[in-house]
Amino acid sequence: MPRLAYLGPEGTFTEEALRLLDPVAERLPCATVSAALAAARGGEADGAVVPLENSVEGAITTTLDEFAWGEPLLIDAELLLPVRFSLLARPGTEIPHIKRVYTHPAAITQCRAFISRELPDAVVVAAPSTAAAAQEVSLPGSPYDAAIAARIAGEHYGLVELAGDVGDRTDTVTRFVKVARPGRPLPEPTGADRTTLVVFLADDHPGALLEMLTEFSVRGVNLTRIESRPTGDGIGRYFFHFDFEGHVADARVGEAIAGLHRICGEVRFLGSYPRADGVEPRVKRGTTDEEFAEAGDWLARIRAGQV
Ligand SMILES: O=C(O)C(=O)C[C@]1(C(=O)O)C=C[C@@H](O)C=C1
Repeated sequence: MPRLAYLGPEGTFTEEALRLLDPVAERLPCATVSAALAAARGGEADGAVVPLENSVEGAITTTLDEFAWGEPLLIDAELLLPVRFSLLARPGTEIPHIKRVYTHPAAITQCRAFISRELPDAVVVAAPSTAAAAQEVSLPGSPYDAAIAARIAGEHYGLVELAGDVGDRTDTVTRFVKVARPGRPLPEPTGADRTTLVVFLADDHPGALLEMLTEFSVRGVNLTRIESRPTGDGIGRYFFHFDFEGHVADARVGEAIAGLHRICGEVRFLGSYPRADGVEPRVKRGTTDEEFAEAGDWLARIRAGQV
């Protein structure tokens, strides 16, 4: 049975994602995303489940940065989880008496309208996770009056739901990924796959980003996410995160990645894995595996003088 680290404690959205990704795994709750990834890197766990992006808030930057630095990890699965937030408090608490709210920063952003409408005078404090907030609020003598977390976290920590669906939108989705140390075979191509890369530039020059994008464009590879993140080496120094359709076993994807490897400083491959939404790529004319193979054969023939 694999042991998977995750952002805990019990009752986080990440735990829900882990249970859906691997219902039989042993679960190792960690205090932060970084700690969960360190457990996977160090061998304390066989892998980890972490949030990567949210449909309202965008990228989870801690995860992006962790994937770019330190010991490499490979994504082998992803999951899209609808996230619904509740306002939770100790029994007997009433909304007008709430002065201090505790929750994860992602939840603060996603519940902004509710907080300013219903809790205009409350101080909202950032917690390590939504479930950590619920756990803290459940303690007698807690300095917080309420938490914003998943309803299930409230049930787990004995809180009552004062308001449900307090997110600004009811269709918010967080994308989670499962990662493991490299060394195992990649997931087989399914025809509806995604690949993730981190790319560092060799040097800063006009058109550097365009050159990278061209490697994808000319091979008909459709990007699904692009993000720039600071390298930390000074203002204006960035590296790039890419998600795109297809599997590294696909000729067009392999050729695009090899092209980036030729022109960039460093390309870190973060995995090819089945897409959670099952969407298959629209393959442009001239970019199927057969067409790449046929073009390779043709080139070999002309190189052999068989014109
Ligand atoms: O705090 C949690 O419950 C988490 O699993 C973290 C997290 C996040 O980092 O985005 C996951 C989903 C929600 O978007 C809010 C918080």
